[in-house]
Amino acid sequence: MFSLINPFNTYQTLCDSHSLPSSFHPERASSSLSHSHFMASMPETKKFAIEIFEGEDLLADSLAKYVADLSNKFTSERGAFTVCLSGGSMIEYLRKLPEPPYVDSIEWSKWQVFWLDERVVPKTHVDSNYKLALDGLLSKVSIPPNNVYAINDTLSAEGAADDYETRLRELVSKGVITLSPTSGFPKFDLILLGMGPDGHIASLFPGHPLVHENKRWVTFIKDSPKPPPERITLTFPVINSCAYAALVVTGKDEADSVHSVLGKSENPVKLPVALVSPEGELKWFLDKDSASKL
Ligand SMILES: O=C(O)C(O)[C@@H](O)[C@H](O)[C@H](O)COP(=O)(O)O
Repeated sequence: MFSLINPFNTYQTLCDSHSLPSSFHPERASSSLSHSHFMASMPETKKFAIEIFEGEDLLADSLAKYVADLSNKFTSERGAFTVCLSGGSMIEYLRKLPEPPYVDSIEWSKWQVFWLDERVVPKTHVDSNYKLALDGLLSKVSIPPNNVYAINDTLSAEGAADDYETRLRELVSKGVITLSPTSGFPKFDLILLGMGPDGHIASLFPGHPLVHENKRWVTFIKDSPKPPPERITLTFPVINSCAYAALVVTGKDEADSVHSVLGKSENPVKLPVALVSPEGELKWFLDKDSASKL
């Protein structure tokens, strides 16, 4: 694991237990962020990177480039790009995507858009993650409406979760979504995750039994500690089958949870965020505040 200062004036830590990144230059390594501060509870065998940004604007630029690069990779490799969006601040973090230069470099018609989790409210409701994404991103780019998979907002939480899983299964059978040969669960190209101050991701909250769901692809919650209470969510086996995952976390309120996963600790607490361990690559996008306890 190495700490680098990159051209964006951010600290980057690249971790790969198997191989050195080809771009690694020992002479450029910085001790500003000691590697001993990391890896308390991260799995040793998976690839992950951590980047800490001076400000949210730099983070948004880097995130847009990361998403655009993956979009280009997957659309050229297999003619489609399957992306799962989160609610919360994620659409705000993605605000540079519908702007030049990123907007013009992306083949939007190849995007297939899903939700990592969704609140069970009408699609026009201010709490709807679909509405958030529509207003902030989807209405500004040219993704075919049929490629955008919102939940059925006329159903109960249970019904909406069943319905979403059925639709994912149909898309697997049509080859739009691939299955992980390792886990047998759907393998999205990119999952974009936020994290709450309590260490939840998606609608998988600390101490809640849904964290241990290992059969369903999509499940539901009716007692979410974060309002609104009724939500549907992808499960950990799906999240951890993805090819790429970005965990975007900003703000001082998140610093303790970030530390509990990435910091040095004798008894690391297994928050839901600590269970994010994709088959592919995980990249953390942090700001100085969320990383302040590392
Ligand atoms: O719909 C939601 O509530 C989420 O998808 C949720 O998991 C969110 O990503 C985190 O709570 C982080 O939210 P912030 O980005 O607003 O901190």
